[in-house]
Amino acid sequence: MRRSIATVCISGTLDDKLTAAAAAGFDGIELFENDLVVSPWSPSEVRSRCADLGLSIDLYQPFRDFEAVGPSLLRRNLDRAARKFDVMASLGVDTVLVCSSVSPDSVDDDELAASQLAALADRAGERGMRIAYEALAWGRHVSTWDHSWRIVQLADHPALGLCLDSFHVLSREVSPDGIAGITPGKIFFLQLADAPHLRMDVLQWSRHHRLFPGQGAFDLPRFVELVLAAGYDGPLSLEVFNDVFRQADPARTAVDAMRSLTALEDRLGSRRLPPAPDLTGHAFTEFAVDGHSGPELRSALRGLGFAHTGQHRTKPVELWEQAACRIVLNSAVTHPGPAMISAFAVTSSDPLRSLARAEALSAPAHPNVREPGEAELAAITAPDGTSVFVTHPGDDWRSDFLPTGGTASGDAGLLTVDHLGLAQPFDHFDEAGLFYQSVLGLEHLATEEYAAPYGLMRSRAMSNPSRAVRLALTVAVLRRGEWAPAVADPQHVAFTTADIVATAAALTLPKLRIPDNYYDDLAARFALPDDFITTLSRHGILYDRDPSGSELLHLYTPVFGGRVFFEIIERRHGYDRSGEPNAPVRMAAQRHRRLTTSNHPYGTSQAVP
Ligand SMILES: O=C(O)c1ccc(O)c(O)c1
Ligand SMILES: [Mg+2]
Repeated sequence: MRRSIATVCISGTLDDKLTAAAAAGFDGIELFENDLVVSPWSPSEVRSRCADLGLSIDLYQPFRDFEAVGPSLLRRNLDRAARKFDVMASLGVDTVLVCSSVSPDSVDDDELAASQLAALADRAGERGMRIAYEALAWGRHVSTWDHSWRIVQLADHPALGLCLDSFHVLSREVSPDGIAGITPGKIFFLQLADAPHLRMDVLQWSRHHRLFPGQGAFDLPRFVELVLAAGYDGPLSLEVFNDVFRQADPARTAVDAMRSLTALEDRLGSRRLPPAPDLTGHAFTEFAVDGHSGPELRSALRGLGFAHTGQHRTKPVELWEQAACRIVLNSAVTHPGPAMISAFAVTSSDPLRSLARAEALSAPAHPNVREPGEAELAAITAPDGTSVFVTHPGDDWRSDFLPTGGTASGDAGLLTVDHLGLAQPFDHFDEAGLFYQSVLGLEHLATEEYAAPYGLMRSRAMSNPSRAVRLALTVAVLRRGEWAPAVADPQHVAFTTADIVATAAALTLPKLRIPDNYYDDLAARFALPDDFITTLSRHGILYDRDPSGSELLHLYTPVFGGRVFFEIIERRHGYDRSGEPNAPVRMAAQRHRRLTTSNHPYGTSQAVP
């Protein structure tokens, strides 16, 4: 199907927007009137610029507050429309979006609305143009798709059809099912936007919180299927009003937008991507370290029962292992600073197919920095710059490391990597969610918010179907204020254990002090026996239970190297969440420890918490 994007989705001047849309591979645009009004280009210049870029102008929009008015206002509105038809003729666009009136001058009279829209369609039809009528969710008298369809049927004019916008349809309680029964040919245009479920004024929700398909909570594949069932064969066009995208790099937003449509079409089966292969686990997680953070992380890993088992043949890179948990410390960093997760590797049943899928979703390939004789690892670059390697379980990437002969001093019982906690830059959180889910074939498990000591946090948990690869993306819901500690939120690796109490007893690490108040509250909330609470408290273990009775026992380490920490997890009876209720306790405890521990190489202001 053809793919279009409304200019309102992207930041910048009209030139920036068109250039970005074309570079990302869109076939066409919806031209937002404001973008034309503020542009120094005449309509015919816009037309030729679009033609040069290979973009069609599929829709001119919006034309507001037209229908169901008194005779003199109707005359005025028809004059206004005639001027716009002139502009459209110069632009070479034949369809205009007329959104349902929000004006107090309009009356609640479907017959009147229909006859006036028919009069408008007459004038449009004479010029070879069409009217696509869209019910705004906050329209004064017409605010649902079925109401707009009744009016279009009443008008019964060949130059009048519907514009369906997934936001306006799915934000309202009216079922979309009947869309499949709309007369073929009467849906003139389809606009797509996703959004999180929010209980708020629908206009504010629409103007600030729309997202690209796959980033929010709407069932867009089903919605598009209904529209296609009604015979729609026009473009899939994105119309996303979003405060962050309005400020972001246009080229980048356009790629994100294109990825969302490609992934949607993949779900619909109208565009075949290489299917995401099964993922079988985490192969390794790499931290970039410098002269300060390296020693801290080494001692933390020793305290967790890891052993330094391998030394890279050519680079200052160390492999640390315990059972199937593998951490790589990379000292070849170009920018000294706090430690960070610079790369991670997952195992795939078909790494080349994973890579082909990533490429089809415009995921940038990682530059190959392989030395002669080194194992080849396929990699892509995530939105925040993290390298994501995809390897075959049998791949011998370990042969790049010469054995050190090192063995762990004590076994803490860590088994596998449960998940990675990847703090995201504010501007790229939604982009990253879609990236990881579509590229790696992960499903969205839950998005939760919690109040942390330095602000509200949002966390998005995702996993492959077998739960072998889990990621949790986190972000502060607002950009950080000046008072909150600067720099980024910490990232973490969570390891599984079959017996967290035994693991906790075996650790030789500084512990986080979890307040007694937490355990008092826990006992009250879950009616837990005293001796169990005492055991948890002795080891600083946190607890959660879901409504089905599944339990999570987990503990956190302090922050090491300025920005990273570890978590140890025991999931009981299939607990499938991430223990978000305990995140604020963890953050406060880590902050407390940082403030009360002197001689920290990065000082107290470097990282949250
Ligand atoms: O928010 C608006 O006014 C507006 C305008 C045009 C649209 O297509 C739309 O969905 C919303
Ligand atoms: Mg719309």
